[in-house]
Amino acid sequence: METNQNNISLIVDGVVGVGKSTLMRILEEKRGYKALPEPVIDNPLLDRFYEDRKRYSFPLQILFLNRRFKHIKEASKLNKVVMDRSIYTDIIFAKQLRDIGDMDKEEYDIYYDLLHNMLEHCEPPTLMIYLEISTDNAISRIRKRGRDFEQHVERDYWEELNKNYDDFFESYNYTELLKINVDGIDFENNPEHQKYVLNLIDNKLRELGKLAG
Ligand SMILES: Nc1ncnc2c1ncn2[C@@H]1O[C@H](COP(=O)(O)OP(=O)(O)O)[C@@H](O)[C@H]1O
Ligand SMILES: Nc1ncnc2c1ncn2[C@H]1C[C@H](O)[C@@H](COP(=O)(O)O)O1
Repeated sequence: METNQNNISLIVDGVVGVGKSTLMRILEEKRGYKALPEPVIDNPLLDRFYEDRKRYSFPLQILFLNRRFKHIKEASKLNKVVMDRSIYTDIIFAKQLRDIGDMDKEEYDIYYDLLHNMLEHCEPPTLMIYLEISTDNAISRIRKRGRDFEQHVERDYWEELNKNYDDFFESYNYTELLKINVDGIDFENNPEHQKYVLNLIDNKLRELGKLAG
């Protein structure tokens, strides 16, 4: 695979509603990163998945996996890039869907093998930024954003997803990791809060020798 040794590639990750897309746009505007957004609007299965998780869990994982693989390949060729989620964390969803019985064990095993086969061909990004949040705050941001298909999802699903995200990042080691708790941090509207988050990211990149000064 063609790679670029001098690039900075960031992933912003975290539970649904935490503010990934918002932070990605801020990094694009304030720091000049090229944004690779998560495909939600043009996703032909997402609303059907929320209507019937048993039927659509497996095809949705395959669809996301394929798109994330494309993104990570594209990112490895760019100089300054930020991704909204990535190939590394879809497994949190897949495992949860298997555990609650929405995906068969056999389907999960196929997904798992395919994912690990693909991961062997991925250039690990510079830094994973994990945004942590309480489930209550995530749910209120999901409501505020107002995507129809997310409004009727049971609270337990978000609660479990948030817990599974936290557990996953306890032992995450694919790339360098920066955790930022964003409860009460309004980096969207409050300039001081925005500065605080951008400083944390800049400082981590300095520590990794990716930024001067
Ligand atoms: N730090 C923040 N504080 C308060 N609201 C926020 C913050 N970041 C994002 N939001 C709002 O929360 C909602 C979800 O944000 P979004 O960036 O779409 O989340 P994600 O991409 O993680 O699902 C949006 O309505 C957005 O305007
Ligand atoms: N791998 C996934 N499995 C199920 N659902 C997923 C997966 N990746 C994203 N999603 C859903 C969750 C949200 O409804 C949208 C977009 O996520 P967001 O955190 O708002 O960017 O897709």
